[in-house]
Amino acid sequence: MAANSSDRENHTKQPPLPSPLRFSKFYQSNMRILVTGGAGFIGSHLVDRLMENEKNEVIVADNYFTGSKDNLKKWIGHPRFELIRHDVTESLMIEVDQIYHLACPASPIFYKYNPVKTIKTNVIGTLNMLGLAKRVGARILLTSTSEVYGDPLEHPQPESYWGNVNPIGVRSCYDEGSVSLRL
Ligand SMILES: O=C(O)[C@H]1O[C@H](OP(=O)(O)OP(=O)(O)OC[C@H]2O[C@@H](n3ccc(=O)[nH]c3=O)[C@H](O)[C@@H]2O)[C@H](O)[C@@H](O)[C@@H]1O
Repeated sequence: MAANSSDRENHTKQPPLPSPLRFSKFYQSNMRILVTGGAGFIGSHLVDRLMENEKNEVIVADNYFTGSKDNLKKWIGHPRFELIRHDVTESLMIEVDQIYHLACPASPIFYKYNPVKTIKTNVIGTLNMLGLAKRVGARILLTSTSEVYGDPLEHPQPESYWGNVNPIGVRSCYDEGSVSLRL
């Protein structure tokens, strides 16, 4: 049977609503936040800010490729903090309210070290985090630098700008991987 027009209009499945427990007193006073790449430079500073709020519980997932536990040593053992050695290319089942997705080698020497792995981290890692956000109804923030636009012909780059990336260049594993996630 042919789909009617309202079926077609509604073909985009909405994400599930957050559990009603999310609005209970317990959850309001305990926002569970996942920071991937939280052992890195930007991630660990973000963790410091998030931990300042006593209502936050912070979980860091990091494979320590470029980050270090040292960056988080002041929080290790804190009751509102948890550190997991985890590679985002593997799925992660965890109940959280917010996700800051920062796990990716950022510096050229690291992201060019193993370009295929960099693409997997960018694409599979981010799809895993988007899937997690969808399953648990969490809000997600994906970060990256304007380097993903390659060698841009416009400054500053508006949201509508497609970028000027060399798809076969040595940086493409980072640029193309990150930019594909904006689809
Ligand atoms: O400006 C940017 O482009 C970058 O800014 C930050 O990166 P930054 O803090 O400067 O870099 P690092 O100190 O290397 O932090 C990256 C973190 O991700 C972790 N990581 C890296 C790769 C990986 O596969 N998994 C993973 O957990 C590293 O161990 C590290 O802790 C973000 O973490 C990057 O996602 C972003 O691409």
